[in-house]
Amino acid sequence: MAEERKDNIILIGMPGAGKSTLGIVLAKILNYDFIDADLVIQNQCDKTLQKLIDACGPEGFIEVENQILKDIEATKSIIATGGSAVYSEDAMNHLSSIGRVVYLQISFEELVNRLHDLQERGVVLKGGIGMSLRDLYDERKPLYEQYANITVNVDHLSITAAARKVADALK
Ligand SMILES: Nc1ncnc2c1ncn2[C@@H]1O[C@H](COP(=O)(O)OP(=O)(O)O)[C@@H](O)[C@H]1O
Ligand SMILES: O=C(O)C1=C[C@@H](OP(=O)(O)O)[C@@H](O)[C@H](O)C1
Ligand SMILES: [Mg+2]
Repeated sequence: MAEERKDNIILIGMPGAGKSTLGIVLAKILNYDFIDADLVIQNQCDKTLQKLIDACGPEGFIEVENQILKDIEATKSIIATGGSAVYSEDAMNHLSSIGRVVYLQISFEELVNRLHDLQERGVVLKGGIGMSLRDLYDERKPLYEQYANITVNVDHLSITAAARKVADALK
């Protein structure tokens, strides 16, 4: 089997870190394609993410996300994952095999600033709807750290400044 190319850039991080918005700016800076994994999921399931989460529950959604992400094929693309992708080991192993994984890191305070309404944004709360943002942050932080090849802190940066910082970190 031909060796897989590793020329993609995979963005991981908390919901609201800027993976989707920064990703497209980064794609323009680097002359890459852009794929938002959330849109691939919506498209394949023909449902909005929130409807999918409501219909399947957190564990069911994670399974759907895993099945779809582990088969994503791309070259020279920025792939913005959903914040819950790191719960899926197969998906993350596959994504790591086709690209460099960049963790867009934000502090807990920044997460609070950016995410006012968790449910409206469609966030997977494994611990149920009683789960606090603090619980979510603490549960996920080690997972993002585990899969990151490169970590870029984007607190207090505009989307463009953050995209430039990521581009520099990739040099
Ligand atoms: N660097 C930033 N500074 C300020 N707001 C940001 C920044 N990055 C993203 N946002 C805002 O946060 C929200 C979530 O961004 P989004 O790209 O959807 O994040 P993600 O895909 O990581 O969940 C959007 O309203 C976006 O405008
Ligand atoms: O963090 C999460 O649990 C989720 C984040 C969403 O994507 P963003 O990280 O792009 O907001 C989306 O994948 C899904 O609804 C679950
Ligand atoms: Mg997104």
